Amino acid sequence: MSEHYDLIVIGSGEGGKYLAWTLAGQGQKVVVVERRWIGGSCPNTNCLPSKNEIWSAETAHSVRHSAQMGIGVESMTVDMRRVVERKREMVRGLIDMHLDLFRSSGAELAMGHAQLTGPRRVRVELNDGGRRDLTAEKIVLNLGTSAEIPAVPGLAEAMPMTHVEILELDALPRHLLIIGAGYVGLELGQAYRRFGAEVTLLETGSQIASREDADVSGELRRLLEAEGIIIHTGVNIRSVRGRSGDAVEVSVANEDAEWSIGASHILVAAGRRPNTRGIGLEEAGVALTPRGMIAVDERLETTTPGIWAIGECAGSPAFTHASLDDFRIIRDNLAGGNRSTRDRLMPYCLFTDPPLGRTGLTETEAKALGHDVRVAKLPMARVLRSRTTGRRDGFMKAIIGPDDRLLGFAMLGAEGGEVMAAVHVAMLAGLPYTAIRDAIIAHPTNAEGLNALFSAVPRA
Ligand SMILES: Cc1cc2nc3c(=O)[nH]c(=O)nc-3n(C[C@H](O)[C@H](O)[C@H](O)COP(=O)(O)OP(=O)(O)OC[C@H]3O[C@@H](n4cnc5c(N)ncnc54)[C@H](O)[C@@H]3O)c2cc1C
Ligand SMILES: NC(=O)c1ccc[n+]([C@@H]2O[C@H](COP(=O)([O-])OP(=O)(O)OC[C@H]3O[C@@H](n4cnc5c(N)ncnc54)[C@H](O)[C@@H]3O)[C@@H](O)[C@H]2O)c1
Repeated sequence: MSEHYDLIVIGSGEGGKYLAWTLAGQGQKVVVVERRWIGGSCPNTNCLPSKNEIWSAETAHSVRHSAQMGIGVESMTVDMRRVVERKREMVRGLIDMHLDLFRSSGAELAMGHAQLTGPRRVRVELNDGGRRDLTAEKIVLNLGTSAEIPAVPGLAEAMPMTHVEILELDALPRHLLIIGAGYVGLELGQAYRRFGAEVTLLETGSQIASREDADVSGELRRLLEAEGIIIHTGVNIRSVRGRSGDAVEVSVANEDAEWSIGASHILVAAGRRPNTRGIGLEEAGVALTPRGMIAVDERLETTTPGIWAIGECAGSPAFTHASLDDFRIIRDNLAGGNRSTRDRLMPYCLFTDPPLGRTGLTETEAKALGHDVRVAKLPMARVLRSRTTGRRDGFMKAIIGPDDRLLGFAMLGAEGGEVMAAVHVAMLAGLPYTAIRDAIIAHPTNAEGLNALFSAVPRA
């Protein structure tokens, strides 16, 4: 016997759970099938747990440097068990919050592994035993991604950590070797350095934070190296010996040399692979892209009518706020609207210290698109707020088009993510840069630096 629903959501990630709560709240019969993480990866293993532990690391850094502020601290310890427990307390609270939202919206949550058995049919192997066969008018796939483990000889056998395991590690690694200097590697690498570990970052690309302009990436590298992080870019990892958590020996090479690095732990932070294998997508007529993502159109519709995909598995930018916006698109289109993913302005924040807030195009991207750009830069040391806090590292950078429109903004500096949001909203509103240049901004905030930044835009 199969049970019929208006909507089945597979995976309880950001966009899927919001769609479930919204449609259930409108009286539709909705079930979300989740195999492990209630609320998806953001509250359980990804954004919020990482930012929680990164905050502990920032606290350690502040205490270590408190004498500069005139505050004496006799001695300091880093208790990784307490760091991890604080994170677990937060996650427990978030799960309770999600369960309340399922209850109050009327959306059902079924814990188990879902598999498509036809275009509108789903089989669930329940986590506590048994099986359910479900049918639905609409199916939404919000499957997420998992850490990619590069095919390096000996790496899988070394049992490296991913972000999931390192955020549960309640002892400090002696020497953490990180494969990949992207978001995960940079954020967690700095955090573990501040907890007190030796940290080495290995990156195949020619720079860290590969999608950023060279000046942004270069300044971030300088700041991380000043904290004692060893960074190798342009390297290939040839092989790994030993076991992470015990001792490992990693053989690396660049154009000129080959050498080996010993470490105690390995963290793999080398990108993501979609959770799309072996769950009946092809049998249900849902096509995949060559990278294994679910092929969707601009309305997030798959190749099978009645099936949509949301978030990272659909190839949307790998951010929680992108998954949330995917929900808005499907919600509005189901109500007769015509929204699409085209030309979305997708901001993001890299949670290093100082953080990097970014929106729009980089200078490199703008030039590659043929824009005739003007660039303004302002060192954070020129922002008066930084004189009060001592947080003077980094700079702001704006990319301006010939018609005075804002094409992009980057701020590597204290509160970069928060200041970026102001520029992001101005871009959404289509304001010329002169509107921010001439705006009254509260003194002394970091955002006040925007006045000076936009006053430095060269004449067209
Ligand atoms: C360490 C780390 C830190 C990050 N920090 C940030 C950040 O600060 N800000 C930000 O915007 N983004 C961040 N991200 C990215 C962000 O976490 C994701 O882009 C976001 O969670 C969106 O995920 P999603 O909606 O695509 O799916 P997810 O939230 O991953 O949900 C997919 C769900 O589907 C379930 N599932 C999969 N297959 C099945 C199946 N067959 N049956 C049942 N259930 C299934 C999974 O268990 C999972 O719960 C971070 C990522 C990492 C790895
Ligand atoms: N603050 C945030 O918003 C945040 C934080 C963490 C993650 N995320 C999201 O999660 C996604 C995944 O993060 P990530 O750090 O795993 O991926 P990433 O794509 O950001 O970085 C992976 C890096 O690993 C390198 N790499 C790949 N294979 C390698 C190898 N064999 N040896 C050495 N280097 C190798 C790549 O060149 C790349 O620079 C990001 O793209 C981002 O969208 C966001």
